[in-house]
Amino acid sequence: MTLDVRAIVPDRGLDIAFTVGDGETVALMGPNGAGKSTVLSIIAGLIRPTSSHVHIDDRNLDREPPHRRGVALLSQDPLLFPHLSAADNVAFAPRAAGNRRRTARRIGADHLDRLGMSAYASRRPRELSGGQAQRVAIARALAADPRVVLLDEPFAAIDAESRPHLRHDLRKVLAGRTAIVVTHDVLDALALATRVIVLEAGRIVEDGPTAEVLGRPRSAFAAGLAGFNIVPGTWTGTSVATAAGELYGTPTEDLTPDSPAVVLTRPGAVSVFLEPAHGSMRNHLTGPIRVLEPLGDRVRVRIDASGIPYAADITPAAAAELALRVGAVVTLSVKATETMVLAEATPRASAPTTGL
Ligand SMILES: Nc1ncnc2c1ncn2[C@@H]1O[C@H](COP(=O)(O)OP(=O)(O)OP(=O)(O)O)[C@@H](O)[C@H]1O
Repeated sequence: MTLDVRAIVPDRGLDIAFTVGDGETVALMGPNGAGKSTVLSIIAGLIRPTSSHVHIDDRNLDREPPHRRGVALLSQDPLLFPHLSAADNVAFAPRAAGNRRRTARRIGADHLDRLGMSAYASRRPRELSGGQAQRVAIARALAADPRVVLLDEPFAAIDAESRPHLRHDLRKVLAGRTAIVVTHDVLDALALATRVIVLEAGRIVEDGPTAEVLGRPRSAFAAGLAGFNIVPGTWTGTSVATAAGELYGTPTEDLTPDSPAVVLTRPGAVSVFLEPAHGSMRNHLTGPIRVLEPLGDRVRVRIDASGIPYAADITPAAAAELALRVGAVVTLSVKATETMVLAEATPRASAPTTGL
């Protein structure tokens, strides 16, 4: 399903237009108050803007009530029915859609299973952890067989340990679905979305492939958000093959050889050397310094390593001692243990963006 959205809400300062291609997952990012939740509410039909145009394929949804839109909106609060078991919560959607009780239960059980929740089917929401309840809520949203899935910070209330696993499962169940996920987390965007739209003060300021927007941000928000070194490549089974050479790191989840992956490092973990550095269990990237910029009590050293931008944050004393200057060729080095490897949502051609 292709989702086409144009909306103007003057009292919220919102004026946007974008298209999400069939089967594409887009991450919607931006500072607090930028209008992300408002955009989801417009698509779900919870807000009627002054001027709007929400289409799924050729169907105009502007006059459709929320329950007839085929849009599932999932917020950070699972909002499960407290008196129903997990199984009944999930079976509710197919039952409401007119399926017989037995069919609805079968569809529900299948979705619970995909989210790894079969063992908890008979539990009430209060007997589930936050992460488990969110899994049930995702299963319930998908059991309605929505044409478009909207997720508003789905991991915000989930503890850090449960996140990678849930993210992994969410990527699986979103595969091939048309979806928008609002998130403040770079890892969520990289794992779930092939494309990022950045909203600032109600306007779209960036729209492009995830690794490009987060790795080479143009907007101040994306630059501040990212802060990470992000290098796209292919997981070989032991390392990631990138344009800047082979990079080693710790996979955050099971990765399939030959699948797209991204290598992430905090610039604070990266050291600068004047000579090509060697050493096992470290990643080395060599190239000319493009930018030297003060950043609080640090100096950010940005190099171009075979077309890949890479940065290190070092102390002003270290920068002075190395006599760094723009144009000088240096090697940035980081321990493999300080490097994360994440599966990347399979890149595909971005849908054309309308009305920009
Ligand atoms: N119920 C409301 N009535 C009127 N204005 C609202 C309402 N909710 C939000 N707004 C305003 O609309 C603008 C966009 O808010 P919105 O909640 O969509 O932003 P957001 O990007 O989702 O922010 P956050 O990251 O904080 O959730 C803000 O200026 C906000 O103050």
